[in-house]
Amino acid sequence: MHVTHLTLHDFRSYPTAEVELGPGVTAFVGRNGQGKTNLVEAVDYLSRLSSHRVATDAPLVRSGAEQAVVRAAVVKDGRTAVLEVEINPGRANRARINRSPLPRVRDLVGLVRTVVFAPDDLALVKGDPSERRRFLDDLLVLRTPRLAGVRADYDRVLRQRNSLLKTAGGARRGSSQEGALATLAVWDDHLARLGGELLAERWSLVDDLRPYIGKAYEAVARGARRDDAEVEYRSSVPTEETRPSAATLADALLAEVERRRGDELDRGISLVGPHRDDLLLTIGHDGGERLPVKGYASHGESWSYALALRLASYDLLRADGDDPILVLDDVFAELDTGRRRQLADLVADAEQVLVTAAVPEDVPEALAGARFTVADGEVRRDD
Ligand SMILES: Nc1ncnc2c1ncn2[C@@H]1O[C@H](COP(=O)(O)OP(=O)(O)OP(=O)(O)O)[C@@H](O)[C@H]1O
Repeated sequence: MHVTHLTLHDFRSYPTAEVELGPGVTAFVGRNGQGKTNLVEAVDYLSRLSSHRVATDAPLVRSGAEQAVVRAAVVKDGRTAVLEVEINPGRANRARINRSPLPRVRDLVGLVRTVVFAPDDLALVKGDPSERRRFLDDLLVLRTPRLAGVRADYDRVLRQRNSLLKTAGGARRGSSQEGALATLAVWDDHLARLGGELLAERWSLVDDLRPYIGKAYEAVARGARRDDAEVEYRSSVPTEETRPSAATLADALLAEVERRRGDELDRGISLVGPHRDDLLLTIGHDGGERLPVKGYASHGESWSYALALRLASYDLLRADGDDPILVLDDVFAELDTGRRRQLADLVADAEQVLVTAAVPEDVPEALAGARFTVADGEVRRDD
């Protein structure tokens, strides 16, 4: 798929912007703070209805404006659709396809699929488990948009359950605690059902991703072998099975919640479920033992791993049948010459690649294509 036209109204720094795009590589070049990332962030927002830079919508709306609009004409399998989202912080967002409103804004998710490489990607390997959980869940939702609902429902149940645990834990033994515990049992069931579904999906996603990660790491890290990069899903829900079903995981989650009831009441938080899990990343070295990336890998190895995770996502989405849009946001300035060239060669044949860079020299030769200069709020095509 690729975007042929992007329109912004009051999105980030842009009162309005109209950009004509084509398949192949497009680079946005300009000094810092001119609005290059804002453009690609808009395309990414259409894909996932969230930004790779911020957790809430408010910063996406131009300061002083009430709402932002992102509209894109997207070509997929030779057919064009115009997707639009209206971002209304504090109120419901709205979405349209070919100007017809969608019943739920969430129905837009996954119609545009992006894979974004950004300087913050190092946090995927060096950061908290929450970074890796988000990586998995974002990818899950792009592959299976229905899971956006499961993920949102799980987060809601978790919040409710945590607040109930605090109440029940704080209540003196007696009737008020008994009442809270009875209500808790209902939330345990919700947690187990939604958590089991999310866990089963994550588990199979990790299985699907594994070969692509090894292949991508081999391609990006000099001298690496395919089996050097390994990933393993580490769950707070014990299971013996290699690819457990949602029902098995829901039962195991419920049993574990019951086992840890005392701890949960003491601490007032949910200690079991997908929100406590991690994706363990390890690297093997010639003949040596495998080591976790976090805490052990060099800076260069960590970058290779982060790039491999993104490239693997790209390859997996591509294998599902449609080329996602690749966004390389200011990433080349972070990489040494070898990795730069490697990455550029690997992505050069993607259907659409959007690159941002502060200076033209940061765009590798393999990614020659259309070029725009971004300066003073204007996006101008170089000719
Ligand atoms: N909601 C907003 N309202 C107005 N301006 C905003 C808003 N959000 C961000 N900006 C402005 O947008 C600019 C940042 O744009 P962007 O992140 O696209 O820069 P960039 O060209 O990618 O820069 P760099 O090369 O430093 O990454 C900053 O000047 C910032 O103040």
